[in-house]
Amino acid sequence: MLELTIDSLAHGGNGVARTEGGYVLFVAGGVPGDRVKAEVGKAKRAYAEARVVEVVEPSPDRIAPVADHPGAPWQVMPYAKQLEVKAEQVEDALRRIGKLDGFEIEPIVPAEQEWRYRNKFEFSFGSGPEGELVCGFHAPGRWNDIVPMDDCMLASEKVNELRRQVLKFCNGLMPWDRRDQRGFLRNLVIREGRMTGQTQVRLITSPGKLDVDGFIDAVDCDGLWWTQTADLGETTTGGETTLLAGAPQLVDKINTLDFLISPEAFFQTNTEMAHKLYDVALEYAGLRGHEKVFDLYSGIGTIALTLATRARHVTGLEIVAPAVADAIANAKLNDIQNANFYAGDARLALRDLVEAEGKPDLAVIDPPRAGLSAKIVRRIVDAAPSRIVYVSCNPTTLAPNAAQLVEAGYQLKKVRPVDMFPQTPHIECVALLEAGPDGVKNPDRD
Ligand SMILES: C[S@@+](CC[C@H](N)C(=O)[O-])C[C@H]1O[C@@H](n2cnc3c(N)ncnc32)[C@H](O)[C@@H]1O
Repeated sequence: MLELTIDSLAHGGNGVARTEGGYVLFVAGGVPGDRVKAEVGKAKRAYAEARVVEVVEPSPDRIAPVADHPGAPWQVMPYAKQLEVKAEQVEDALRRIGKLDGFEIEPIVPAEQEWRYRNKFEFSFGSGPEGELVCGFHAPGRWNDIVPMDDCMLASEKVNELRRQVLKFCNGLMPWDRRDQRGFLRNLVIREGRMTGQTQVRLITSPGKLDVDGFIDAVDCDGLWWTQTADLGETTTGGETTLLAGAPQLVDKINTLDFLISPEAFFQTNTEMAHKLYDVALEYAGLRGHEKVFDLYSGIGTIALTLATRARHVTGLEIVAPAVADAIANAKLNDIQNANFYAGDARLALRDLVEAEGKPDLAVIDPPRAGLSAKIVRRIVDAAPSRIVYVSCNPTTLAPNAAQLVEAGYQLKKVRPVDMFPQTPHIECVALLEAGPDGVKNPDRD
């Protein structure tokens, strides 16, 4: 156990402290200004991980938590402070990791709701202290323990009620034991159409028997699914998925557009803020109507269809086939005729896309947290869009990607952070890059 002072917050959300000798510790649960007693976990030569066991002297910024919630670690700071740290972290990633300058950081867009804003939850089943069935989230750092949750403060009352209905129905069934890798009940995925009030429920189990009629009667939702998987890992993807009752897709709305969402497809988890995020993307796109646009990592077509009414043509590229089918259906649903969508891996398909459709004027890029590989960045440079709007959920991967684009001749113009995830360290941002006066070219060929 060490007594430490927390100096700052690292990317990812942990507090940063240093011993007198300058050794760095990343301390889970620490707020800058706290004096804490911390238990040290994994230790490496350059740094160690630790966890707050006791706050000896609280930081002036520390506030009492609202809810016992492992998914809301930053609730111990006022929301204004969370926003300040997030804006600083975006700037820090670009300057320090990307070694970039000459760009404008615009004021962060705050979230509309500080609590109960999420539209999707992946709960886990487990056993409580008395051996009772529980359905909640993994306890921080403890992969086998599930924290039961009656009122999840990131969820609407409707979602909480659905979780209670499923839990009541499942009483008596065996939860998955992550140590023994045995048991039946694994996860519960609940999605809510925040603008339509629709709900989608998917139970994930090991292969086995389920009282399907009883399950349908017990759960009051618009689409009920059952996935059976023999996978030993903790995952909600894969397996065999069957629609038990209701509609195969959830319907939600962003701005004036309607979207069908299949269970396997990505949809921004904060619907109200997705509207604001796409408004920033639209503004940065600066479309005048003549442009050919590529939307790489297009999901169910939300950004592509938001831009389509202002562009000549939009093409989406996405790896998850049901999401591509949703995107095609969504274009039809919204009567948008100048958008098409392809299923493919952006790493492999971009060259073919340029051959089939010609070079784009604008590329919108919205990859997963891992960002883009150096190779895909080179493919984007080969496609030579004069503008790039990069929507990122991880500034530490945006930074090296933006640096590579700058090296190829783009200029990073501006970045606007958007807070989609209050009470958590996660931060979204939109960056605008424009081709410089000498054009763009990969410095080295592959
Ligand atoms: C952050 S989401 C963005 C989706 C969409 N732009 C939106 O706002 O809803 C990233 C998307 O990239 C897709 N994806 C992941 N890897 C991919 C790849 N190698 N090629 C194409 N799409 C990929 C995911 O399935 C997901 O739909």
